[in-house]
Amino acid sequence: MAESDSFFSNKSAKIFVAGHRGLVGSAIVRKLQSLDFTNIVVRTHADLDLTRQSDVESFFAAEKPQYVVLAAAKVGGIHANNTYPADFISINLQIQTNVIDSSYRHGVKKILFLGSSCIYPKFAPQPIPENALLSGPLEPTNEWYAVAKIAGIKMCQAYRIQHGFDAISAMPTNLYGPNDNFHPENSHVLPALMRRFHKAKVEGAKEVVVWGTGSPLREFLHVDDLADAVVFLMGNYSGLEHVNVGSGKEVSIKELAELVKEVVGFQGELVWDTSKPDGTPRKLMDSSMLASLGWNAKISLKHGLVDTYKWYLENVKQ
Ligand SMILES: NC(=O)C1=CN([C@@H]2O[C@H](COP(=O)(O)OP(=O)(O)OC[C@H]3O[C@@H](n4cnc5c(N)ncnc54)[C@H](OP(=O)(O)O)[C@@H]3O)[C@@H](O)[C@H]2O)C=CC1
Ligand SMILES: C[C@H]1O[C@H](OP(=O)(O)OP(=O)(O)OC[C@H]2O[C@@H](n3cnc4c(=O)[nH]c(N)nc43)[C@H](O)[C@@H]2O)[C@@H](O)[C@@H](O)C1=O
Repeated sequence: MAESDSFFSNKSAKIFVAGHRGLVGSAIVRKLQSLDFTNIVVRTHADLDLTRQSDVESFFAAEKPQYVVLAAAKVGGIHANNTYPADFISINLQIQTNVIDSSYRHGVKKILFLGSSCIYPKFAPQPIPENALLSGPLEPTNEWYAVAKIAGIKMCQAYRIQHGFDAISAMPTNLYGPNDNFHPENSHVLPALMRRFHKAKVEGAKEVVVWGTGSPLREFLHVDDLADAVVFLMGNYSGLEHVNVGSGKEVSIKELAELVKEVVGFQGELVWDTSKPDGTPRKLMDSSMLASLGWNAKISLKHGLVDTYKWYLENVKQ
């Protein structure tokens, strides 16, 4: 635990947050800044393409970060995952292989790799414990992304076993919050519905189309809670096992749609497009391992939705 303790004790340690303009990376930077960390290193995608192995090597050789949080990835909702399988498997394998390997080679003290709850089998036991990994077939709409993320977990474990490298993995449930991707097709359900309900309200539309049957169950976590958990793990966990990060609360997509509708203030009807895939029927994580370490989520879905809609109105071009 001594090395982990030093994460919080040295606020001038150099920390590379990869993917700092995304939903997760931006929240992690905000969290680190709020804790007075002063030496956060970032690069935009345009400045450093993490799929380019020699560029990543040169960056680590020049910057020599002491800690790395890997929040850069090819990310998207059910439609994007299903439509661009080659991108989701190849870009993610490249980014994580380059960053994890360069971190080890250039003396990084600790790295945290971010996976996702989609690593688990489609019909995993609920709530899903960490040891459900590789116990059954994956959900077909996101198996390419899941295989890349599983390889990331295994790479962290392999480097810890062979080299004693302090590489840990966190598996968040479905996230939302400021700096989310609000693309109409490629985003996740929550930002997609927020945008669609808002547009319908502004245009006075009578109906909003929602994908699938509405019956799938999902667990949502505000990204500020996730960032808090990531920083907590950097300071308090150095184990082989990946760690689930969830809120412990699940809602059906129908309940979520009703809640987003209420927060946005749309008055019309919901229409279900059942030609669109439902994906995994249920995906509730068992986050008791993280709870036993001393961390729990704090932000309720209702509060988080109100906060995110406020951010959307102030920051996203309507
Ligand atoms: N969003 C969610 O619901 C969940 C996310 N996660 C995990 O959290 C992590 C972050 O996701 P999230 O913040 O949502 O994703 P975002 O798409 O919001 O952010 C990803 C970031 O990675 C950057 N990036 C992508 N490709 C490259 C590249 N080749 N080189 C350099 N930078 C690159 C992007 O930059 P640019 O936009 O310029 O390409 C962007 O800043 C991922 O590992 C994801 O699997 C896990 C569970 C749920
Ligand atoms: C985080 C996680 O995210 C993805 O998995 P997912 O949980 O299925 O995520 P999703 O947010 O896209 O959908 C959730 C549910 O919602 C329904 N749904 C309704 N209406 C819209 C809609 O308008 N857009 C979207 N995207 N979904 C909609 C949709 O049909 C589905 O039933 C994976 O990429 C996976 O790789 C991953 O890690």
